[in-house]
This record gives sequence, C-alpha cells and structure tokens, in this order.
Amino acid sequence: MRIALLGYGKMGKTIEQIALQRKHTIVLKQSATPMDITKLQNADVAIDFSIPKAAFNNISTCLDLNIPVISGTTGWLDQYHEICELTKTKKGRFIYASNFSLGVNLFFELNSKLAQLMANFKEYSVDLEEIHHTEKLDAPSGTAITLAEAIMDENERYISWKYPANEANKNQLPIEAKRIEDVKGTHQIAYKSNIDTIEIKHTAHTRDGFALGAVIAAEWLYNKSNPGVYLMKDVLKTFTA
Ligand SMILES: NC(=O)c1ccc[n+]([C@@H]2O[C@H](COP(=O)([O-])OP(=O)(O)OC[C@H]3O[C@@H](n4cnc5c(N)ncnc54)[C@H](O)[C@@H]3O)[C@@H](O)[C@H]2O)c1
Ligand SMILES: O=C(O)C1=N[C@H](C(=O)O)CCC1
Repeated sequence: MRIALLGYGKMGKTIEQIALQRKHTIVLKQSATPMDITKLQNADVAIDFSIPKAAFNNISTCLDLNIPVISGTTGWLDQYHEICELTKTKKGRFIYASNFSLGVNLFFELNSKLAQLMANFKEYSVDLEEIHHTEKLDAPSGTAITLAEAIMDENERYISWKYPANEANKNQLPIEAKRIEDVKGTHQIAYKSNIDTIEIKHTAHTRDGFALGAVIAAEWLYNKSNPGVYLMKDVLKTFTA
C-alpha cells in the first residue's frame, strides 16, 4: 500500500518503520499545515497521528479526496460525530481508535468484563489512573476515556467521568492523569472497598504495539470495499473469527 502519514512525530516515525517492514511505501510525511494535496492524492490510505487541533482537518481532507483514513490522534473527539456524518455523506471509510495496540484492546475486554462483575457490589468504588510522557498534549488520555465509558456502561452509579480525580463527586468516575518522562502509556483501574482492592493494569513498554495495530487497521480498511465508520473491534474480529 502507498501510505500517507499525517503526523510524523513519535508515532508517525514508529509507524513508518513497521509499515516498511510490512513492504508498504510511504508517499507523504506531513508534519504541519498546509497539507501536501498532490502527495496525499497518491496514497491508498492515510494514517493520522497528529495533534488534537489538526485531526479534524486531516481526516476530512482525506474523506473529501476519497482516501480511506485511520486516526489514532486523541483529544479531538468533540468532533467525532461530525466526522462520522461526513464519512456517511462522502461514502468514505474511516476508523478511529483511542488505542490500536492488541494488548490494550484485550485490556478493554477485560475492563468491560470486570465492570460487569463488579456492578452489583456497591461497597466498591472505582479509580482510574493513567500515566504518560511529559510531551502529551491531552489529559486524560483517550484510552482512559474509553475505559471510563465502558465502566459507565455497566455500572449505574457512574453517570460521567471527572478529571482531575479530586474534583469527582460520588456519581463521577475519577480519572487521575500523571505525566512522567518517557512513559509510553500505563492504565490502571482499581476497585476499592474498606476491606480490599482489586486492580487491573496495562503497561506499554514501547510504541510498537500502537504502530503495528495502526498499520494492521490501515491494511484492513484498504481491503474493505464497503464504506462506513469502523472500530478496532471490527478489525480484530477478522483475526479471531
Ligand atoms: N491511538 C493510539 O493507539 C495512540 C498511540 C500513541 C499516541 N496516540 C496519539 O497520537 C497523537 C500523536 O502522538 P505522538 O506521540 O506521535 O505525538 P508527537 O507530538 O510526537 O507527534 C505529533 C506530530 O504531529 C505534527 N503535526 C502538527 N500539526 C500537524 C498537521 N496539521 N498535520 C500533520 N501533522 C501535524 C507535529 O509536528 C508532530 O510531529 C497524539 O494525539 C497521541 O495521543 C494514539
Ligand atoms: O503517547 C500518547 O500520547 C498516547 N496516547 C493514546 C491515548 O491518549 O490514549 C494512547 C497511548 C499513548
């Protein structure tokens, strides 16, 4: 595939390495505006890992040009619905995931199952903590928001999530975000009672998992003939079916 990288920072560079190993070609490494439309038009698929304020324009430009696009950029989801509508109008193909790594997608399943199990045990309250490197622009992480939303789907006590955690009331799921140099991404969920604590945790050691998942999602979307908005779950189903 000819891939356009929209965002050529830590993730863009890691994705480039994985894409080359998988025999793809990089036709565009975009790091700022204005977009190089000529090179973008030459791509089979675009992968956006940029910054929150650039994601909407990057994705909509791809949809306008009928280029399938996957986005891992976090911190722009107030415009997700608009992108879904645009995908429908343009009959485009689009995938967003707050986290493309296989490990985290397994962790998402574990989180939902644990939330289901714990929902009737009112003596436990939930704490969510994420840790990332100090260059991260958004807080809490997109992954933490996905985890919180899945807990809220199962546990009627929580009607929203709250960051910072110390401002949460009893019906808000507290999220703590810490920034420590060079941390690739750690997410931990704790169910605490007066008697004990039950915890689950995912720790990313490198960015390779995010990048491999993103390239696999791009390959899947490129081969998908039906237009639509897809999820990482749809991609992974293909491999587990
Ligand atoms: N979904 C996932 O699996 C996953 C994994 C890791 C990171 N992320 C997210 O991906 C994004 C990028 O992460 P990163 O660690 O590579 O950040 P980074 O700061 O290293 O890279 C971002 C790059 O985007 C570039 N940029 C700025 N404006 C742009 C524009 N208009 N078009 C294209 N590029 C532009 C910047 O120059 C920078 O090089 C963040 O939002 C992060 O949260 C998601
Ligand atoms: O390094 C980042 O930035 C990451 N962002 C994603 C998020 O916000 O959840 C995924 C983990 C790494």
